[in-house]
Amino acid sequence: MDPTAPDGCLSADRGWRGTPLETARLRLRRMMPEDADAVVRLLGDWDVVRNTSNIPFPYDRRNAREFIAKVESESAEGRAVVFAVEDRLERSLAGCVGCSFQAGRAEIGYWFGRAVWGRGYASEALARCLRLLFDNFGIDAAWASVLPENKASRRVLDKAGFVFEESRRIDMPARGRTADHDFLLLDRAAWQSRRQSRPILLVAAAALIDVDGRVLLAQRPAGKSMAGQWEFPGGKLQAGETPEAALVRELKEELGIDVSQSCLAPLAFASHDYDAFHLLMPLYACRRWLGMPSPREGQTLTWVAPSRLGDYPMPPADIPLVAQLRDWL
Ligand SMILES: Nc1nc2c([nH]c(=O)n2[C@@H]2O[C@H](COP(=O)(O)OP(=O)(O)OP(=O)(O)O)[C@@H](O)[C@H]2O)c(=O)[nH]1
Repeated sequence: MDPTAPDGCLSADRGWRGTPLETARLRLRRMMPEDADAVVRLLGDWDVVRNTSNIPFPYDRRNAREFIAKVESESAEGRAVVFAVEDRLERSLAGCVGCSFQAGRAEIGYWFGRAVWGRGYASEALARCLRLLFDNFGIDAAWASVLPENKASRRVLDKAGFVFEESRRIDMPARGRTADHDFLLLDRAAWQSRRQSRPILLVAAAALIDVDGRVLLAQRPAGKSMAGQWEFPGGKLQAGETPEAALVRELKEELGIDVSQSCLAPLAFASHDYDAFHLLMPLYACRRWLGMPSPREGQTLTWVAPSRLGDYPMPPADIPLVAQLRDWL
């Protein structure tokens, strides 16, 4: 399978064949032997491992190599699926999320390096992992256990829709003790009802094309969701607005240009699942406008030749659009 295929194409698939899964900020990919040093760096931190049952401490390169080899063999045998989670912009390992399978149920586990705590990465990665497990692996339920004092991890599970089932004392071999754990469950019905309550977000975007055939990209400013990624200018439709009217308004607000008299040619659309919402975004091509595009909302602007569009990290929804735009130009 093409490892760069947009993850939307997985929907007809069964299981997971290794195509990286893209979320708003993260990439979930295969764990590789080359990750060993990063794994040692992240797990050589007592605060990261102290609430886990099976991760040794101190943690060395041999531990990491054994862990990665175990992940590889269990995945190959269909007993587990484990993702290395990296930041899409930084391209560095942030943590790990995955599960082992037992009788139609998945036991979830995850850990994240201290540097990314508080960013919501565990929730974002877990939501994408759960979608794969329910949609592509057809599991009946997912469950997880957590120490009652591990409030941060409990919040991640609560946010994902898990509910408390029971408290049970279990062995923590790597800690040399037993401890009461809370067991939480997310079954298929609960998962489906959460999925069905997600909104569809309508956004209109424009590929502004200059006389040299270059396309305008805007970099999302710090403080916004997906900060640092490059996108097509545009924005959400307001109540009662058409996509074209929204685009005229947004391009005026964001770039100070007037496209009210311009040809806005429908070019392509993105239909992408962001877990919290489903994005539906028509992309219009526009070659003429009044005024000079200038950043009015703290963005950085750049004109990019079609052949270089792939050099700019863009939201996952845009990846198929870039390919289409490149072919079209
Ligand atoms: N304008 C634009 N939005 C995009 C693109 N790709 C993509 O996923 N989006 C998403 O579509 C939504 C655009 O809405 P917006 O521009 O009005 O939102 P915003 O950034 O002001 O607010 P936000 O912080 O809620 O995302 C965002 O969630 C954005 O991440 C794109 O190429 N252009």
